[in-house]
Amino acid sequence: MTPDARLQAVIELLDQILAGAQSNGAPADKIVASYFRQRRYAGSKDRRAVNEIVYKIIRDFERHRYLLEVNPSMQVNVSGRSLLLAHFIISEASLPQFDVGDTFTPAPWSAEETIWYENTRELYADFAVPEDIALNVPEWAAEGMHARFSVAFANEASALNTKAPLCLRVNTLKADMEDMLPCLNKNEEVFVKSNISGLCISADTAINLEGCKPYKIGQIEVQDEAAQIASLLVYAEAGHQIVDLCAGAGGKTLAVAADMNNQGQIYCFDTHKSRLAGLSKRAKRAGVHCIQQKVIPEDQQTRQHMLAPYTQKMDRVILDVPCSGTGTWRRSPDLRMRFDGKRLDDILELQQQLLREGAELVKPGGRLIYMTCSLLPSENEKQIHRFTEQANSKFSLIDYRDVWNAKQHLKVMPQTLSNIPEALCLSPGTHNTDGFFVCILERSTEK
Ligand SMILES: C[S@@+](CC[C@H](N)C(=O)[O-])C[C@H]1O[C@@H](n2cnc3c(N)ncnc32)[C@H](O)[C@@H]1O
Repeated sequence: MTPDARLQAVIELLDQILAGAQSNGAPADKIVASYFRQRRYAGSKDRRAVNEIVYKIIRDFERHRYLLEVNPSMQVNVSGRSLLLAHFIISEASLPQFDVGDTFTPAPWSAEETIWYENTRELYADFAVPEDIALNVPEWAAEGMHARFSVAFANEASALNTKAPLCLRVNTLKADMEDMLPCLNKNEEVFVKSNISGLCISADTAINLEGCKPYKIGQIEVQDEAAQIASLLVYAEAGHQIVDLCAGAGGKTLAVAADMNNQGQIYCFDTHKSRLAGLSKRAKRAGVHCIQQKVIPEDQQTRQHMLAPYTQKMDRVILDVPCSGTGTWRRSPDLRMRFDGKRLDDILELQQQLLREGAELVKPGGRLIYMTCSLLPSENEKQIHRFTEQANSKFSLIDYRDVWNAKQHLKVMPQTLSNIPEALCLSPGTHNTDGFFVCILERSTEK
């Protein structure tokens, strides 16, 4: 690809990613993969060069968008071309002139675009970008992020703008850490053991997992370390009866199934059939055969009917609820563009509904494990306070530190960032995991 053709690819990809974000369509990584699958002529250097600019812009989207709005006399719409213009200003690059003779070249910059670039570049040189925007924290998340991190806000927000490591979980149904590490490091010392979860192996660079034998035969799973820790904190035991009410493609289910050595039963529910289909495929590869799955609709009456057989019978209920995903911005930087802050209120209501629903299924002495990959107090601590107030002391908090000390595979204990000392809150800046919140609630044995 010529340099101009690469820039045309950047423009097209940004337009597709913006459209995907607005229509709740495919996420950025899927769009990029599909784009290059259809353009086999693009070599690995081309892909790398294009991706570098695309992800630079997405990871710094708030600043780019701000720039497009900051010039009051010349506001421009957010598009692939306008974002690229903003990128040239931010990176202090001059405006490239395209070779008009080439089919894959972007259309020449219009007079308006050129004037906007010149004018805004001068303006940009003289002003300070507000901190939240410079750190790429969207307006809807800013208050919650400041509340979470206080004086550490800038450090933590910066950490959310970095690239996450590749994290693998050793599937104890098929392998153990001692064999797996040398096997993965056969050709090169790429992987290291974590000192938090004893099942986590990580690498700073991505590898092609489709060509990796331990992955193909289910000895390892891709899973962030925070999610691995949350699964271990479920404290599942062989023989347990468990409901995973928002099982999705089964990240937690598979980890918990391995922890209970395939003995017992996990009943997996989700509103999305396609996500549960992903779980079936993964369970087969991982050698997990203690699960049953059912699509559950959103309407209350059908839900009540479907969940009735489990009422107060479950040893554990896992609530990995839908959330804003603010803790996963390292892995999915486009989530900031995709999540519309206006949805937050609906999500908060849904989380509370799932808490009430899940609680009904827990047997006396059993546990409800509430978790999110969000860092916002409104989705975490506030939900727990609201739930426990309504639960009339039927549920009490179990300290994650007590579970940690009793649990095999959990090593150096992390300090929580939560102001509920019994709940665990992890972040990329402090723990180098995804941002994650886990709270364990136990049903009283008294009637
Ligand atoms: C955070 S994801 C779960 C991830 C999954 N547990 C894992 O570890 O891979 C939340 C899931 O909740 C599902 N969901 C949304 N609303 C739901 C509802 N009312 N009942 C059950 N599942 C729901 C979504 O489809 C999504 O798969």
